Amino acid sequence: MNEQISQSDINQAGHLTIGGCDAVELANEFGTPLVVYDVNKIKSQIEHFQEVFKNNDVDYAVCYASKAFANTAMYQLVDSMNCHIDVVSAGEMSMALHAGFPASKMTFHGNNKSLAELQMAVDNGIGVIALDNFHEIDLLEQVLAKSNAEIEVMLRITPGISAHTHEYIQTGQVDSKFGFDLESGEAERALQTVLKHSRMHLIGIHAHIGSQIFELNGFEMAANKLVELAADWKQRFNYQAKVIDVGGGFGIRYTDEDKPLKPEQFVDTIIKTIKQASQDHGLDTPAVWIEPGRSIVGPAGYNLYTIGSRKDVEGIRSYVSVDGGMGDNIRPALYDAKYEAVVANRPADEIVEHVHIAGKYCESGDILIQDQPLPKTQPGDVLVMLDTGAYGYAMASNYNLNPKPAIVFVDNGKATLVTRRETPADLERLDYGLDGK
Ligand SMILES: Cc1ncc(COP(=O)(O)O)c(C=O)c1O
Ligand SMILES: N[C@@H](CCCC[NH3+])C(=O)O
Repeated sequence: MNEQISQSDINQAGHLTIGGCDAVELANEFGTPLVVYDVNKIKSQIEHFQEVFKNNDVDYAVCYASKAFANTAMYQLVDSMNCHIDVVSAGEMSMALHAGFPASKMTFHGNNKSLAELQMAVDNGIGVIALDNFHEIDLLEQVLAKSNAEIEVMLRITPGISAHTHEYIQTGQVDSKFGFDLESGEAERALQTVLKHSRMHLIGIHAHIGSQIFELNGFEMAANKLVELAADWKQRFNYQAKVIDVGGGFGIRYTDEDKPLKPEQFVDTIIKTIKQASQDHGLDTPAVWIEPGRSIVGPAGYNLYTIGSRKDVEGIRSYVSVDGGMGDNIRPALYDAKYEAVVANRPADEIVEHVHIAGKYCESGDILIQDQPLPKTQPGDVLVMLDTGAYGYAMASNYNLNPKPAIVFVDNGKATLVTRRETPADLERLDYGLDGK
């Protein structure tokens, strides 16, 4: 049996349960492909982060990076847990506002925020803008002057740390599209520029070194660099950073090859590093902000599919196809990301073969899992892919005009449809046809 599943996850019918709900019944009731989140797992990870801050007696904010997974229910859930959020587009800002999430607890990120997005942020009283480049500082100044408004900002620094992760998800190294470079003096120029703008109130410094990181030392280096920078800026410019934001990036287990620390262990080390370094430099300990995305929603998410056709390529391999694929989870095709799966209606059956789990999209590269150990399966079985909660639905597309799946939140045996399945009519709603409007 898959090591992520225990006997207590299997009910009397012999089916896998998710958050106390029978996975086969979820598939029958809501259809497949289906995205399921276990609400308790989301809540408990947030609580673990919050506890570690309280134990270290430091001011803090847990800002959920909503790019990892956003819908109205998720924004409401993280609001009920007293989180802040990180938003990166007008779309995320708008949905969060629509969900009733307080604007004051949003941080707006991005390397190319538009004038319209900045105007929207100012009009809605977004809490903090994470400034990324000089062009954006100019745009924001225009917006603030026109609206006669003021806003809190942070400076996003590129600390020159190359974290061990997939090249596409590294962000803190010098050669990155994000943030003000530290070594070249760009960050210092940004500080001087922002300090001259009386409508911008600089609350602190931010760095995000990448995603799906397993080693502590990258975070320690980043935390130390940010405090050193704060101390330097205090001494030379009499600027006191109130917040140090170390971003997110805490790695999670997808397969048994991954052996991450608990996400809160990363945070414990970060806090202790910041406290110690602040003391060493004679600074007051700043508030510590984190922006976890993957570690909050990844392990809480499950993609459910129905098994359909099978192709046996004699002497080479077998392909077992499911009714979703790269449209609802692009990560295997994009990053060569690895996942594990179990068959919901026979989770404890003996493993008899290793097969490729193929999606239904018109691409040879649409393989969700390579060499997945499986029991004997048949069409109609329900396959559950584990740990799909981060950057799965969030990166979904309508390739091949396949509608996006429905999303269900399960909570102690209760299943709630929180996002309905797209329909072909949804896909046609933007089109005017050849005659135009
Ligand atoms: C600025 C920023 N904060 C937070 C995150 C969330 O990262 P993760 O989902 O790895 O925790 C990202 C994405 O990598 C990011 O770019
Ligand atoms: N989308 C990526 C991570 C990028 C994180 C956002 N900056 C993933 O699936 O792993």
